[in-house]
Amino acid sequence: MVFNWFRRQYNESSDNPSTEKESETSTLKESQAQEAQTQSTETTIPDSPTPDNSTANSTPDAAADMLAFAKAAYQNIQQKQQTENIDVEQANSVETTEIASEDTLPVEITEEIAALVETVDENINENISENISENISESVVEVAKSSDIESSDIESVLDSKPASETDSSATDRNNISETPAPATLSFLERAAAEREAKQERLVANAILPGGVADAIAFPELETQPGVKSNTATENNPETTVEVPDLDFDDGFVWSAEVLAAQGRRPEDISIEEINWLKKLRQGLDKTRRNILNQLKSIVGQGPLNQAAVMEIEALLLQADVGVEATDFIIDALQQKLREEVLPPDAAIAYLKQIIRDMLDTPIQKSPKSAFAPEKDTLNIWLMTGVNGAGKTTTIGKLAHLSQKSGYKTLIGAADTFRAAAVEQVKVWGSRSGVEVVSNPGKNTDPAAVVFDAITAAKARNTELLLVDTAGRLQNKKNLMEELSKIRRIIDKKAPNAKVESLLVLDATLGQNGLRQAEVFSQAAQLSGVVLTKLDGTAKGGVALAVVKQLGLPIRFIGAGEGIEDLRPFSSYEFVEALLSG
Ligand SMILES: Nc1nc2c(ncn2[C@@H]2O[C@H](COP(=O)(O)OP(=O)(O)OP(=O)(O)O)[C@@H](O)[C@H]2O)c(=O)[nH]1
Repeated sequence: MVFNWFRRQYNESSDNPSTEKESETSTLKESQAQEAQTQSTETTIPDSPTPDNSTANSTPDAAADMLAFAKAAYQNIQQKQQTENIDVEQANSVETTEIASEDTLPVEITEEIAALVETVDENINENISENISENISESVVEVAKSSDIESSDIESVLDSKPASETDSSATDRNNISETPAPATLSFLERAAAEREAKQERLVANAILPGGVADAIAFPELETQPGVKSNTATENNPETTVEVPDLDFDDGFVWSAEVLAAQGRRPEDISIEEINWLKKLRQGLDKTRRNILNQLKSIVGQGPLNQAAVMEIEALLLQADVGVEATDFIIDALQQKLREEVLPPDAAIAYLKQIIRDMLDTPIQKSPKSAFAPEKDTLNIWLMTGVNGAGKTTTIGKLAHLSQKSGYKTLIGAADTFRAAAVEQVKVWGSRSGVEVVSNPGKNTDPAAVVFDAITAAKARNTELLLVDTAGRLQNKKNLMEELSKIRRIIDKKAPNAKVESLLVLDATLGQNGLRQAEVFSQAAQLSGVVLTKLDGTAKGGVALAVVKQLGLPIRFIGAGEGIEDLRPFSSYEFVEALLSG
């Protein structure tokens, strides 16, 4: 079963959006119910010890339960890691056994094949025609068949033959020196050594001009050499996610609690999710401290007076929340505090609820709540934004998530403006084994690359095509027109595709970033926002400004430059990271 990192659940029965929306809603309801329960507990036990943790478990029992949950999750992760290590060890030992089995070939057969292989070598040395060596190969196969030898064993022997034969011209051309296998080795060892040498030469040829990869390039397009479409991520050594130290610390417990509150079981929790939440919380650390400490001293004393309102207003504006969202939050909080007296923690819990609702409003209005590609359909995600917002990096991270979640993925490198952009996106593609469609020419029309990428995507039954575009300032009219043209090409060339247009926004720009969005929205028919760089100096409040001022849902958030540092946006997790002490 594959974990779908977009839906954040295992790919089971449903890729059906309606079922998905239902299950999401119920998860949301669960968490809201839990929050409500927490609030009422807090309200009814005013003297209980102040919880210093996110989900506000105010009773010692609840805190103990949470700790037990976190411990169980921790142990499960450890166990999974141990099992994975054992699997790797077993796989290695199976390989060794397979190699050893070559030695178990009957002696007379071994000798017969050895004689034939020697004949091949001699014939090659004398440069005799290819036909003859083919005849000899056939003889080897005949011997094999009559002796019940595994064809793979025979192939490995035969593969040693053309190593010196077929590659000699390529070797000359590319000036790669050959090291012959030592004569003292047995023929099987020699075959293996020669095979390895051959592989090395093939790899070298593939990356040299005029090498193998050039010869088999996609007719109109330049594709990533050596990268196969949809190669299983785990087969690509570059994507091997390093297992970081697994500390059972405050961050772990907090992350486990946040996942538990969303209905997750300890056995479902993965180290990637824990690490992500820790990172998000760390990114918002400074803002959280600033807001929380002051908020706690302001709220909790009945209705807000004018001074308190001004203090909260200043706090929110400093956190980049923006005027509109700030006014909305204060009005909603004030209304509640007029109705009932809440202690500080309950008031903050209510504030969290207001913010979560605000963040979820555009998501609930949009046709799909979980922003996941639809299976067995072409989904096209167009990434737009100003220079340096993080589009290419986001594409790389999304390609990784998509590949891990089992979607057939392709990248279209339509940032033809910045010289290094195509290379940059290719590096990201190779990290997750996702093929990149690009045009090697200079100053090529990005719309033409998009056209080619859609053609390639259709030919390969791609499920998610990620399109990188050049960064552009919203006030450059011609560039914005170019973006409209790209969008028109997509709509025309792939009328049945599920098209999403995402604006990548650098969260560290705060309110400045928002001004870009309106123009982009018109040019590319935006359907959502990716907020990047939340690990930096970003204050986080900009997320609220985005939804309130632009009415656009936030779909993903990035908190780091690594391949794992992007996740679908969850209002619950974001608000906990922003406002949990
Ligand atoms: N700290 C941090 N850095 C990020 C994040 N996302 C992207 N970056 C960095 O931001 C810089 C710009 O990212 P790119 O992906 O090249 O941005 P772009 O929008 O494609 O840039 P242009 O092609 O010039 O428009 C790079 O140094 C990235 O590593 C993030 O979430 N956190």
